[in-house]
Amino acid sequence: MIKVGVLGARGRVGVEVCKAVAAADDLELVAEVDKGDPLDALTGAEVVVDFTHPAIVMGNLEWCVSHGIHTVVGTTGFDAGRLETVRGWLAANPGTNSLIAPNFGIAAVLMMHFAAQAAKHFESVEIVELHHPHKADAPSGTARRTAELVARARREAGLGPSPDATTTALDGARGADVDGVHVHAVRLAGLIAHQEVILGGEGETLTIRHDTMNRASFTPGVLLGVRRVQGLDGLTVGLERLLDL
Ligand SMILES: NC(=O)C1=CN([C@@H]2O[C@H](COP(=O)(O)OP(=O)(O)OC[C@H]3O[C@@H](n4cnc5c(N)ncnc54)[C@H](OP(=O)(O)O)[C@@H]3O)[C@@H](O)[C@H]2O)C=CC1
Ligand SMILES: O=C(O)C1=N[C@H](C(=O)O)C[C@H](O)C1
Repeated sequence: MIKVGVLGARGRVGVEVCKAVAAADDLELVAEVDKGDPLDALTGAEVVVDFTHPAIVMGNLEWCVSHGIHTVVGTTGFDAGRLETVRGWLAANPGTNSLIAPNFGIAAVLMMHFAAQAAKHFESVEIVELHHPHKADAPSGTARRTAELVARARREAGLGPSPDATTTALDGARGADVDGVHVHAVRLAGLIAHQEVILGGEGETLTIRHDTMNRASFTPGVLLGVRRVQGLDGLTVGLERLLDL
């Protein structure tokens, strides 16, 4: 049995993670921690899952790593600087590992993978992500990661920037520039989490779309991470490393 603690346990995703952990025969839910609860409640956990908020996840991670607890992190807001900081904490606590993934949905991971594969074949690419209006960060962690993977694939293929003759625009009209890829963020009641990667070339376009229908969809990926994190080495970014992609 792996002893699992959940941070953000009363949140939209945390509730689903708690249910999935409690239902798994090989996992034991030993702590459900949310805002206002002491982190000490996590002391008995071997693995902690974090779905909280970009503003507080770093403090949670530092506490877990310094207590030798492996972490599976879905909370977004990680840039290169934050990842480097986490690497430093893990290096100071050998044998403690962390899996940080902007999306634990298997289909979402495949969407990112297919987008990176397609990127080298098209002159143009832009990303549109669409989420519920309670989301704190824009663009989404998934969109940022997709843009980075697409940009790397384009660089490796020797492609330059996507063509764009815009010389005058309202602020934000062309979206955010992530590694040279334009990313547009929609926030709309009724949505959960969705993304389109639109690729264009001579006379044709390809749209790769992913839709999240409910938040239980994240739990198979989270449980995979919980089961595998102890066997990883330091920091792993992205669930794709566990999916043989
Ligand atoms: N990687 C992935 O697959 C996915 C990632 N996410 C990301 O996960 C994060 C959480 O998303 P979501 O569940 O929708 O958000 P919610 O706001 O529904 O849940 C976050 C929970 O964390 C609680 N919280 C706030 N501060 C603390 C604290 N200091 N200690 C413990 N708990 C705290 C919140 O309490 P309160 O509401 O009182 O502030 C809330 O209950 C976001 O960054 C989101 O982008 C979401 C879906 C999938
Ligand atoms: O906040 C959300 O809801 C989600 N956040 C993650 C992100 O920022 O990519 C994953 C998914 O899109 C849902």
